[in-house]
Amino acid sequence: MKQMIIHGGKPLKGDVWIGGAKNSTVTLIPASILSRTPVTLEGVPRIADVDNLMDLLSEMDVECDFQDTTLRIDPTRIERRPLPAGKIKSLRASYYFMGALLGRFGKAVVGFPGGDDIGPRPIDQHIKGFEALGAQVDNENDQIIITAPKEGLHGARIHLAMPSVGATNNIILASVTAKGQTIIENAAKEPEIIDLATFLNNMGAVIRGAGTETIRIEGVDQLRAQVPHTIIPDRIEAGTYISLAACIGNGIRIHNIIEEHLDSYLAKVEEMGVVTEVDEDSIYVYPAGDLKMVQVKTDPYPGFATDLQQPITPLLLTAKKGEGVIIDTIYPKRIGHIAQLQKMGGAIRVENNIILIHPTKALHGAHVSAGEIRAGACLMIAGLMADGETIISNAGNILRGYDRVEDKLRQLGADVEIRDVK
Ligand SMILES: CC(=O)N[C@H]1[C@@H](OP(=O)(O)OP(=O)(O)OC[C@H]2O[C@@H](n3ccc(=O)[nH]c3=O)[C@H](O)[C@@H]2O)O[C@H](CO)[C@@H](O)[C@@H]1O
Ligand SMILES: C=C(OP(=O)(O)O)C(=O)O
Repeated sequence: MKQMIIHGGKPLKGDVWIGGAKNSTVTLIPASILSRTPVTLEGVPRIADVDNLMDLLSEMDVECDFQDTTLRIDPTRIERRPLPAGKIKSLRASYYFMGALLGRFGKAVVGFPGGDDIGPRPIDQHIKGFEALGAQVDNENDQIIITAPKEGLHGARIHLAMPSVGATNNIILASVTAKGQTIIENAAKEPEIIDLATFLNNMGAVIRGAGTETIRIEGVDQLRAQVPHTIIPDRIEAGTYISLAACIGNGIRIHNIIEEHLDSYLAKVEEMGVVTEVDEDSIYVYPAGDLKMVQVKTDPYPGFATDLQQPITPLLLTAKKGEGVIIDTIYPKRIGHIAQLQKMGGAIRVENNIILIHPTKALHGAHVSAGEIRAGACLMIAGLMADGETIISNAGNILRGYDRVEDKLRQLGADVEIRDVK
């Protein structure tokens, strides 16, 4: 198990560079097996999810070479093998092997995915999509077995019950090589979906409308990667550092951002009174003055991201008066961090899945646990603000999605260390 040890209360200052988006990367790696030629991904973050996906690829004889931030994936000698358990359980995005294997081989045998403990995460819309394309989906011994008909998958019109990121991407992966046209209605509009479409279109796919609620895919015979693909910056990592900078920063510039991807987040941070200055691809966060409480409601993109509700929570604790409210409409049970913040002296509680926040003069160090990635990010910021020592157990959850986090925090002046413990 990993622990993050923080000696807090030190003002942080300087520059930080955001890595490639976790939620793009974890889609693009499984998507790479659709290519008949080697794939090059650039701007790949150093995160545990990438290591686990590379292990899954190696189980299918797909070679990977990861140097600096460039990941080369050679799927030319791929063998279709079942992916029943093990690493599949270590991350959510392993479900993208369902769509990618189905698209490449017409058959996928994949264990139920793991991922964060943030309440129920059904995959009924993914399965509905595969079935609409003509596949048979069976569920045996905690595995999903998806089989295309003999004549291959066919295009279909699929209306999603909710704009699911995973279902939208999985249907794209399965349908790019299906016969005919697929239309996804009520599709998710996240920037990471546009990134997947760009990646696949550059390999010869025909996908239009990514980033809107209707995506049209014309099936093609084969995909062949020709050019390297640079992954978009991680808007959730950026939002986390913006919150950290406003909580405890003495002037921090955050590089490699796309401002438009942060619109609803920046609007909320600015509503609180945080002063920022945005350049072409960076944002400077001034030391914060007196901040106002706000209400936050998470929504699908372009709304306020559920993955940023925990990272913004410590900032609300710094407001001088009033009551802050956070409602997570995507994952109402994403509240595991509250009890941990209470241990650190946070004036925060939950009533009927609504998070209520009151001004907190000071946090103090404590032994807390990161139940999931963004809870970990929230506790990391709280630990940097707190007086004394904070020990965050299960810090491996932070490393799932925060690129070289120990180095980045140290470069800003933080006293932080990640240790392996028994
Ligand atoms: C790897 C990745 O990209 N993960 C992101 C992705 O997760 P993920 O793709 O799993 O999330 P979805 O967009 O699918 O989920 C959105 C909502 O739809 C529900 N739902 C989803 C699918 C389905 O078949 N049935 C169903 O009921 C979910 O329970 C949830 O309430 O989007 C989430 C919501 O922005 C983010 O928190 C995750 O960081
Ligand atoms: C919930 C998240 O990730 P995943 O879907 O990979 O579990 C997240 O990144 O906040």
